[in-house]
Amino acid sequence: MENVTIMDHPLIKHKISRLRDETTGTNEFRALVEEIAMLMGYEALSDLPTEEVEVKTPIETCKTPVIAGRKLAVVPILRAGLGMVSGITALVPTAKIGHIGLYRDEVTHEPHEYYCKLPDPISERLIVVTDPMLATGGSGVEAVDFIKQHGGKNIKFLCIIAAPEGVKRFHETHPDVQLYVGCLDRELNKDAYICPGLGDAGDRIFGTK
Ligand SMILES: O=P(O)(O)OC[C@H]1O[C@H](OP(=O)(O)OP(=O)(O)O)[C@H](O)[C@@H]1O
Ligand SMILES: O=c1cc[nH]c(=O)[nH]1
Ligand SMILES: [Mg+2]
Repeated sequence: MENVTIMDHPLIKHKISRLRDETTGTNEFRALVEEIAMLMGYEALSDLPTEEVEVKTPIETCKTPVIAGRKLAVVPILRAGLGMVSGITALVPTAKIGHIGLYRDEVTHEPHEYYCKLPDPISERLIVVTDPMLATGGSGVEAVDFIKQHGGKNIKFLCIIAAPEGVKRFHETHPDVQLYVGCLDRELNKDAYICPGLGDAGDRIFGTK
């Protein structure tokens, strides 16, 4: 599928396996989510444009590349997406941060919006949306709908674990958005949880039940 990248790096694989383990506690879980986001961000930002600037080293003056004009916005889907933000801002500290609050109804599994605040104007920025889980795809699709309604055009979506159903729905709805997936899991269960997955990402990051 064009615009869908499944990560294939042993460090990401190892860290995702640690995330899955039900005995992994909140501290380690949070650190792992941040590290995986950084590794995935490194890959997702590999096409950032650069421009040459002049720098004087202790030896001589040279032309050397720096990240060019394009500004970055990181937009986590609350709550769980928050856990990935620091991994991206470690790479690009000047990034602005927007927030989209969505929760999934436990019965219908439909996403409900409760908050949206994006850097303005969003249209000029490269937007990296973060959410560890892409299950039915409903939350991811709705978040990107909001961003596009606000004028966002250049969007990448980073999720750590996805179900095939979610990838299909997301890609069919937003084929222009580059989707990066840490690991593609088997399927959804009847409660729309990802199998084998890691359980409820938000609860595991924030230590709630
Ligand atoms: O693809 P979907 O079927 O929409 O499911 C994925 C969504 O579910 C989780 O959020 P949740 O509703 O648990 O909110 P939380 O982050 O506040 O826990 C997860 O972080 C995604 O946002
Ligand atoms: O498996 C899942 C599905 C949705 N949200 C989660 O946190 N985990
Ligand atoms: Mg949750």
